[in-house]
Amino acid sequence: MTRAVVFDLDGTLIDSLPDMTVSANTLLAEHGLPPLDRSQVAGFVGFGVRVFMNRLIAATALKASEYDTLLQRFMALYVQATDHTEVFPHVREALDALRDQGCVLGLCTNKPTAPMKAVLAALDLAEYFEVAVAGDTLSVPKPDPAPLKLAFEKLGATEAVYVGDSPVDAETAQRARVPFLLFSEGIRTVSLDEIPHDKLFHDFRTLPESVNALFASYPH
Ligand SMILES: O=C(O)COP(=O)(O)O
Ligand SMILES: [Mg+2]
Repeated sequence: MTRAVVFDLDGTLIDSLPDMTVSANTLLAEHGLPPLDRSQVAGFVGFGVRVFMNRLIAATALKASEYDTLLQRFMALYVQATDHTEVFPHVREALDALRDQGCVLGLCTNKPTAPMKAVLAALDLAEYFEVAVAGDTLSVPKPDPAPLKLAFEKLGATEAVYVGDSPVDAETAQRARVPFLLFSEGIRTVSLDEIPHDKLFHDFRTLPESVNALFASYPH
């Protein structure tokens, strides 16, 4: 039996919206454009960096015809933007407790590999995860279920739970047919009751117990 818990990254384990906002605003400033606030940038997050850039262009006077150059510059900024990112409270103790309970841990994020690795290193989180599937690991990102299925397959999971913060994560879990735990304090632009979930949690101190309860109800 291998109990695997896979986590989304942005808005689930780390509060990265401030750094995404800084990166977007630096790009805008370089084009002589005014900054956006965090709540606007929150609406660009979830489907990976290509959709992020499309939405940023649509919301500002950045030019769609310069998409490739803009994306390249944004990625250069994004990969260095870790100073304003924090691990959510009690995440480390929850990860430690889950490992002590015998779970194997993985990541499935739509963040591209380079900024994912940079932020995991900056926050000293990488060692927790045996597998990390990023937004560019496969040709399709979430909500396609393939990245999440790959994470569980690599972990050799016989029992699985996905933990995330967004409608994209909920849809991915549903399509991969795994239970979904929804974190309420993440990067969200819709209300919690619009996001299908098996269990909602607000505080990482309660996560190990919720994961246990879900596994206990797992069909054997
Ligand atoms: O980069 C994004 O758009 C979202 O990243 P996440 O999947 O870790 O929430
Ligand atoms: Mg997220």
